[in-house]
Amino acid sequence: MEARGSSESPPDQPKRGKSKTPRKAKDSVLKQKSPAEFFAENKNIAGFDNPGKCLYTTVRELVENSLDSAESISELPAVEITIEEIGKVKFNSMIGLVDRERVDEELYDDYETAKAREKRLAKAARNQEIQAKNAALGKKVKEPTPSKGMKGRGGASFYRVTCKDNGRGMPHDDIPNMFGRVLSGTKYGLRQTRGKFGLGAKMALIWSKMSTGLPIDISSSMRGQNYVSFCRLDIDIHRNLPHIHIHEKQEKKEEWHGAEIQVVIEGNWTTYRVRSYVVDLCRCQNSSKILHYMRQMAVITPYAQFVFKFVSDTSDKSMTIKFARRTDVMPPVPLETKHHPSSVDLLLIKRLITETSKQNLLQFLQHEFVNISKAHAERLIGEMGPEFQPKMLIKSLTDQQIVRIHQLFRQAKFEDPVGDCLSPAGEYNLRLGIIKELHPDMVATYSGSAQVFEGHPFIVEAGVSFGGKDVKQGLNIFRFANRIPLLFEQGADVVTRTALKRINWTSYKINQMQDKIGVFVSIVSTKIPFKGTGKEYIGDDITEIATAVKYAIQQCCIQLKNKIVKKMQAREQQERKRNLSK
Ligand SMILES: Nc1ncnc2c1ncn2[C@@H]1O[C@H](COP(=O)(O)OP(=O)(O)OP(=O)(O)O)[C@@H](O)[C@H]1O
Repeated sequence: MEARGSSESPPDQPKRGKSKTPRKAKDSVLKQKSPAEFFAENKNIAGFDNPGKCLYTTVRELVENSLDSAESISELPAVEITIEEIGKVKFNSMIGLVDRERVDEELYDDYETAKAREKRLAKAARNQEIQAKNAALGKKVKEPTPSKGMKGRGGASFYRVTCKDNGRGMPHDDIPNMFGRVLSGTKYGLRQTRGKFGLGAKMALIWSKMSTGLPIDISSSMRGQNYVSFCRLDIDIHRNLPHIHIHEKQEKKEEWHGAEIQVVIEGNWTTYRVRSYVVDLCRCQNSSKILHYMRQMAVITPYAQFVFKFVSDTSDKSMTIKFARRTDVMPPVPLETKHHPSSVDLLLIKRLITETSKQNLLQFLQHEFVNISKAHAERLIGEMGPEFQPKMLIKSLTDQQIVRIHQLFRQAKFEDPVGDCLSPAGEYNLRLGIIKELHPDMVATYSGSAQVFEGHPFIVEAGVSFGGKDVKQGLNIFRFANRIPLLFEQGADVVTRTALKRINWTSYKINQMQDKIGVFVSIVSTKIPFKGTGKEYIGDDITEIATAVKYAIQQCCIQLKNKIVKKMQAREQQERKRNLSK
């Protein structure tokens, strides 16, 4: 039998005469990558997809860190965000690069021939004429989209993003690792925080390194410190280590605690622009994603004050928007909780054994997990088998014995964790937000009790509104997770899918297509099951969460239905009276 594909007769041997030396596959070489390198190469998975999104995600990460920080010390947050546009000439002078005039125009991406330019200008003139006619007739005027010739490649530019807060600040010695080492942070425990991965601020730095080569500046002061820590650093991508330029204690000139972070990145404000910066923000559908985010953040965080500044290269486009604090009542600080036995895996049990300060098995079970009392722990040890004793040293457990504990944890019944470690937005805040955002005719809110998925407690709160002057017809969905507004990947999110597919709106006298419906859903948990590190949406695959979202929306709909029916009855009665009096 012919040995097909053997070394003597390779199936795809090059044809004679075409190439004398057959291509040889290179031997694969084993390489390692640092986490910083990995995220630099795959920055899209952390929400840094393109310059516009990079600017948005940078602002988002810095704002969320500021809020986490202020809330952790029960301080009413006051956050100042400034985005300063830096033109190419200014940027070049900042880095000491002499600006050079173009010589060979044809080399450039935005080069257009005289004919193409003529055609573009003629088209623009035609459009302008149509717009003017439409405006005169009172019709909607569409904003012209800049053509390639006008804006060049994607309209990207440079921006200095500064975020200043009144939070906890950071210990002087920890700052380099907090900002210069990917996957390092203080929010890894089981606590409801906006941050989780120890990645966001470092991604902003990696992007600044990739796009401008400039370092990040961090100023910080903690309560009781009589100095300001200043650190300028970038990141050694290959070693995932901070590369410190300056790290010093400076004189504290004013009473302040908090942090101020400044980073210069490439971005794109124009694709994320406001239609007009004087428009009423509540009505602006086309507003910049960043402003949209800020507005929704103000909705879900009414106890915070935000000042947002955009400083344009051309001063006429500059703006300052203040999102004033609307209440002084802050939700309680979320508490750190212990692991639920049904949520731990083998690796985690081993880590807990290594880290525990407890001596024996009984103490370990009782103190390292929620919902295991002393009596319960004794019963569990009895169930593990004869070689397990309450007093046996925890560090002496063999690998097999740890597997036995894990198996029992997965099979045994445990009470659900309670939600007292969580800090939901609260029905009051949701209602406040809906009224501010949509000015509806009717609104109903609902706050569910704590539930559990994979051993993690979560709470779903919802608000559904009906009507409103400037609300578009159909479903207007607003999603929040651990009090972060979610603006991207709407279609795949559990809230959108539930509202679109699992709610029978007509049974609540609501017309899903024609009525103006606002749906607000806020989910808080010690672990939000985000899809991806960009924290952009919650998948639809966790039954417990999908069911709770559906139930919360339904509860609002039941309340609304009563109001709608009453309103309809009142209208019918009025009509009858009017007919009788005719
Ligand atoms: N404004 C700030 N005030 C105080 N500490 C901060 C501030 N910004 C960052 N930090 C500290 O730096 C750490 C790292 O921040 P980073 O944004 O990289 O990750 P994270 O917020 O922990 O998680 P995530 O990647 O999910 O956002 C934080 O855990 C926090 O301890």
